[in-house]
Amino acid sequence: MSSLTRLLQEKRRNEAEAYSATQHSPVSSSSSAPPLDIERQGAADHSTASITTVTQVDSGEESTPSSSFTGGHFPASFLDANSAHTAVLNGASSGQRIGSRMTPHRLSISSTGRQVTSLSSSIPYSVPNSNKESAPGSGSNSSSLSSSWLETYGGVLPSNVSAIDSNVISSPKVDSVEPRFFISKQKFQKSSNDNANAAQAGSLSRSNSLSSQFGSFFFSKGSKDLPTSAGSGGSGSASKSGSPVATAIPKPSKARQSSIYISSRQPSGSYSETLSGSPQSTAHEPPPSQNGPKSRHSSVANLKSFFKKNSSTNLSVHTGSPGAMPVPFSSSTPTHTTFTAGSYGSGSGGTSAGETIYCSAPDANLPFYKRYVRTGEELGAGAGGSVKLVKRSADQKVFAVKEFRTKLDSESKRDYVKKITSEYCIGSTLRHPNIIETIEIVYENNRILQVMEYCEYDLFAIVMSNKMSYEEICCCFKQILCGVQYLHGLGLAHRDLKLDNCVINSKGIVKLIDFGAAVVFSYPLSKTLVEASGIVGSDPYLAPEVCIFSKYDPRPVDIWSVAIIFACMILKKFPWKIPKLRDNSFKLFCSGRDCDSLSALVTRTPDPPSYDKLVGDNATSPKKTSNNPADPNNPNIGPQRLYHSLPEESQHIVARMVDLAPACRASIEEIMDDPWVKSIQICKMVEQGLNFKVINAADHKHTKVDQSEAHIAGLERKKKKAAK
Ligand SMILES: Nc1ncnc2c1ncn2[C@@H]1O[C@H](COP(=O)(O)OP(=O)(O)OP(=O)(O)O)[C@@H](O)[C@H]1O
Repeated sequence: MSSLTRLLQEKRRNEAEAYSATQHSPVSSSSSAPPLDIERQGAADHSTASITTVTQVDSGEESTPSSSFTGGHFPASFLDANSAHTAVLNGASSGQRIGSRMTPHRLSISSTGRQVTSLSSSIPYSVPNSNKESAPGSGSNSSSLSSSWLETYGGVLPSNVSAIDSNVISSPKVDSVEPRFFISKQKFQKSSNDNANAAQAGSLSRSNSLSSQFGSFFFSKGSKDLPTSAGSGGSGSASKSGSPVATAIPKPSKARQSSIYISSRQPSGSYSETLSGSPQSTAHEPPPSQNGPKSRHSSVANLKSFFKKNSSTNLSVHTGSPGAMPVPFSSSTPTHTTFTAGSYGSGSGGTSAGETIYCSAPDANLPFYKRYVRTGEELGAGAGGSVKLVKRSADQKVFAVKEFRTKLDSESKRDYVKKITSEYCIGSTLRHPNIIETIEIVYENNRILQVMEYCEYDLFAIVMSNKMSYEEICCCFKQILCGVQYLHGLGLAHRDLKLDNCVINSKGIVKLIDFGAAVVFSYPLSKTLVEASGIVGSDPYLAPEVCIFSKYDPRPVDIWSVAIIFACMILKKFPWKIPKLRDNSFKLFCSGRDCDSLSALVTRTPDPPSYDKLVGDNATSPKKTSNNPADPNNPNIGPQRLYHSLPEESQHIVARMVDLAPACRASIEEIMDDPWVKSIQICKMVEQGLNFKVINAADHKHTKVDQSEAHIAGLERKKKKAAK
């Protein structure tokens, strides 16, 4: 670690002490704030007192109207502002009411084309150890990972990043958006692609992953028939190496070289994945001898071991090789390919032929359309594809089938395949009642289809029915937490948790869906945190650090999103549109904390143990660990702006879940240990022999809505009809 980093840490320690000292002295919001660039808000609807608020100067946009937390009323025209899957760029935000499906982001490159700093590198003890790696595929340069941002930038911050201790906050502007998952972002790719092509050689150096195997599988054989939106999109259209999706795709033990990537590979021994023009691209590149083994470990061996670990408990049976990774064989050009996973009693034993990877369905060698019949209308469509209802001919069982959208012209094959394999590998590997089960994945007639268990309702639709009881909300909240606990326990983070990505079956079991943005943050036998990168997720559910730092621990990001989901279920509103200071609601939430810099709030580290704590004095105020507001009685300013509108028993833990500082945010284990969370009765699936049985909680029943409005697509259809 360089002396500069040590200095920085020392400085932070001093700041922590100073901060701690201020907590013990009477707080005057006006005196605590530096005189310059501090906006005093005395608006009638905010506060009667003069409160220090955090300011932002980056945006010329108007502040969004403050959202009300008092009403909690159900908006009549909840889909009015619906802008589902519309790209939101340069910080423009979408609607604020829950009815407005919020915009997911996938981007990681700053306007200058430089990677901004890693959050964890700014926080000395937020990660398991100092050995931080960028998630494979994130495209970041490992040389930058263990250095602080000041170190990285030699004291000169990029224009879109504010200094940690600045009085004036400038949220990062991100002009260059990678449109991997968003059809509507296509237009933004054109210019960035040109730059990306130059960096492609570096960006594709980790092609020895399962995604490349699938890439080869999907593309190298029937490459004339690539499922592209406009035909082409050859290997030359690789995305930037700063690819935001850092999903670790499992690496088969006998990896076959992917022909489409071979030409792009770096010379052996080089593991750099740098973005052309990035500050790390050359200057900080350690010689291969230094970082090679580490990178190799992260990109290949760890991927292998990650899924190996899980295979013992989770992987379903590979044909002839229990627990082995599914390896796509590619002896001939397939027109029909099936990857089939076992299921909670949904599949039965059998063998497969041709390109089947592993199989539990007896008729998997038949074409998809002979085995399944489409029934009903579309369940939903998103950035990743459209989801339809099908019936399995063999037993009339209903499933949801996601047909992945075609590859965008502007999108690299690598990124496209990564998205699909990510969903497939995760979906087919994980086994938990609160995670959607993938039954099989089929490649047929240039379509990629993922067959999943079907859940009758979207949680979004149930929430919008406004019929949920408090106990029911708590049950859903805890079930989501159980799913997250399982994921985090495995070293995976979802990164796009939102109401839309939770479905619920008729028995009241909530399932997480859409693993297209998931990442591995920890590999078996390694204590190293693999940071995630990129602004990935949906605006109102995004944790603030995601918008500030290019690299971050993805676990607290999930925690933040679950807290927002809980708030949405209770309030029927989003607390804010986007966690940026130009959003007035978010700004008020950040305000009144004796600190005028969002960066400083986000990079705060846990307070050192105080004497009071050591002697077990419970009189120590919980304020110190939860972004203490200057005036805790003012419900409009500070963190209580959010949690005062929530049930009292939930306030403590929700406040910890929306701690602006990820290093201080409650972990999933801490949340599960919270007395209130522990006391929540949930509906659960328990194993009974080979099957699962649902045991419903006694204190509530789950809301059911008409199937015509049980899914987002149905709600949208209804809205359209009403508008006619
Ligand atoms: N297993 C399922 N059972 C029932 N409905 C489902 C299922 N999977 C998906 N859906 C419906 O389809 C919608 C879209 O699914 P999904 O989120 O996987 O697609 P996506 O294209 O990746 O969306 P996004 O834009 O959020 O990334 C969901 O919001 C839900 O309404």
